[in-house]
Amino acid sequence: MAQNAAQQEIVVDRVGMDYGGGSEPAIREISLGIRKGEFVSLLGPSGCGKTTLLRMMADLLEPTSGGVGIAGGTPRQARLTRKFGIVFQTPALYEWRTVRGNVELPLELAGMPRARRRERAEELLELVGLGAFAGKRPRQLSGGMQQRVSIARALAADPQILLMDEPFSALDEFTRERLGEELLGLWSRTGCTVVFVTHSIAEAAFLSDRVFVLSARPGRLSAEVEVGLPRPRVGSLRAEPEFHRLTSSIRQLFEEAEP
Ligand SMILES: Nc1ncnc2c1ncn2[C@@H]1O[C@H](COP(=O)(O)OP(=O)(O)OP(=O)(O)O)[C@@H](O)[C@H]1O
Repeated sequence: MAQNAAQQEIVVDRVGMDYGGGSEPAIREISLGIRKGEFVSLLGPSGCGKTTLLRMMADLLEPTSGGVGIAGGTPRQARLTRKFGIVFQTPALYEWRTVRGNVELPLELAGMPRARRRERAEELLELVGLGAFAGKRPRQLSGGMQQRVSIARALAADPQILLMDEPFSALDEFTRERLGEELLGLWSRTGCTVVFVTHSIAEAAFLSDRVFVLSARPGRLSAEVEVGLPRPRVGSLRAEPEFHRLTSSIRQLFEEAEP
């Protein structure tokens, strides 16, 4: 790999994943490195292995070949030491707990005393703009608000890495764009490394420092795009010619990668 391994927060080294059953492997020989504090997207069409790759980083799945290093250790070590938080496509909140109780849960499991975890949960809910909803039940919130709760929960243990699997794909476009902008604010305040899975070219371009473009069947890394757009990024950027140039060039990469 070109960059010094010591600067890398996440290293994916010749990773392959074969789920068996005689079909093509889901992923073949993917290698990539993600720097500390970077915001990267894994972008590709449905079925190209984005979730598979993210699950390997999160210690939810073992590659059948190659290896993944995260925060200087294995995914297992990173999980046990709470180096990363994870946000899924659907919020997966517990209905029997209040919004605050959901955010507190990982802190409770980590043994944090009640008063401190309550204070931390409220601070996080303020950070995602939901301070006034702490005592509500998840179902009393809109889909976008619920996803903000799951982001607050993922940030509860102050992870240095945030793994996000299509976190906004179930939301309407307007909410999705607004949450993207909020996420950038959170990212710049926390300084964490973000790995964001999406199949939206515009979303990947708007949010990321770098976009890893994956192609389908079997999933391979087909391109790596450095996003040079200035930060902070605000909604009006989406109307700028430079943004359109970037999304068109990413789209072209997909067309070139078509078998
Ligand atoms: N548990 C499993 N058993 C067998 N095959 C699987 C399993 N999980 C995923 N696959 C297959 O592996 C490939 C990659 O799946 P994956 O979910 O990682 O893709 P993805 O890019 O995240 O797709 P999407 O955008 O639709 O979520 C697909 O062909 C999928 O059918």
